[in-house]
Amino acid sequence: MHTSVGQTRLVLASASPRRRELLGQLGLAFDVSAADIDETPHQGEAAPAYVLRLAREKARAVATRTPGAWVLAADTTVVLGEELLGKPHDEAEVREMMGRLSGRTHEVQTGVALAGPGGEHPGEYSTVVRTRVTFRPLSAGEIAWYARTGESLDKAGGYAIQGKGGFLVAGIEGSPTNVIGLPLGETLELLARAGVPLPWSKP
Ligand SMILES: Cc1cn([C@H]2C[C@H](O)[C@@H](COP(=O)(O)OP(=O)(O)OP(=O)(O)O)O2)c(=O)[nH]c1=O
Repeated sequence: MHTSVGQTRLVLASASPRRRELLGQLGLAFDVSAADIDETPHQGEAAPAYVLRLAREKARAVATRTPGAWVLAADTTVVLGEELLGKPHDEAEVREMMGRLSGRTHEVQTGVALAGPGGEHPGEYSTVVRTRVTFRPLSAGEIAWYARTGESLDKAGGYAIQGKGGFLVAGIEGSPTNVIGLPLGETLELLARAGVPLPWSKP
């Protein structure tokens, strides 16, 4: 991927291949630079505050080392009742998560933040997008098979709606790209509000 939207450089602060692919679908030129931050939730932190804080911290971390660029970052978590489900550590945890999500509706929440050139006002352009996802009631065999696919371990909530995990899902309400890690419509709105030139903007 290569630099500059008009005269403005855009950097995606992410190591996620999904986010890179999704942002690429908008036809924007951008660079990628991963942010390495502590993703531990604060005591009692509500999900929307958590994903927003992490998105802002990722954007800010990369903005400090890329002066003059707009920096876009996101964080996605699965929220079941009051609980946050992050990335599972092993197959056993995937099975446990699938068992809990089975037959129920959860929310996927993504915080998106755009830090201004020079790193100033990192939270000025930010949003939280929420999508409701309902799982089919899953059999023990389906859960065991899915956990063995190995596609869960780097995904919040332990599943990939865009992958083999598509069969787990009975329905969704809201943005599909939000579930995969970057809500494209809302991201475009943030970029437009910030005045970042879009592919169809007049020069
Ligand atoms: C629920 C779900 C999550 N996911 C992914 C999106 C995110 O990449 C990941 C959640 O992890 P995040 O911590 O949001 O992101 P990341 O660690 O992959 O990348 P970075 O912080 O460098 O930007 O889960 C899917 O791809 N499909 C799904 O169906």
